[in-house]
Amino acid sequence: MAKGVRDTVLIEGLAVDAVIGVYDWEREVTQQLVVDLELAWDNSVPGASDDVADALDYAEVSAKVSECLQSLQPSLLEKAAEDVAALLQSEFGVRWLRLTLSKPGAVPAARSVGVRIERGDRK
Ligand SMILES: Nc1nc2c(c(=O)[nH]1)N=C([C@H](O)[C@@H](O)CO)CN2
Repeated sequence: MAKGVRDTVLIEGLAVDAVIGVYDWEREVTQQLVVDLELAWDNSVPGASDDVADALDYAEVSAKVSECLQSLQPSLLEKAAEDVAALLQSEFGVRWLRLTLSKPGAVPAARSVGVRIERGDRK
């Protein structure tokens, strides 16, 4: 990726049913997680070539993120977020990312709760 790229690929509202939670009852059910991602990528290359091979394929990324969350079965959202971030950096070569992981059903009085992390460097 070129230095200082400010472009991103977006994935918003990716819903994944997964086992997650710290309480005993949560180990027996799946709950909905919602993933929002901003992924640094130089979109000028696929913008010129019109070739998906040059793009960060959001369909492929979405499938891998879902698979990761479903196999992990963590207690905390924080652990899930760290593992997804590491996957995106190691498998897709994403240099910088902002990941929001929400658990909409967790606190009935709140529309949603979650964590947001940024990893890597845009330079
Ligand atoms: N910061 C966090 N706080 C809490 C988490 C979490 O993953 N990160 N999880 C829980 C429970 O699993 C909760 O979602 C059950 O409603 C509590 N606090």
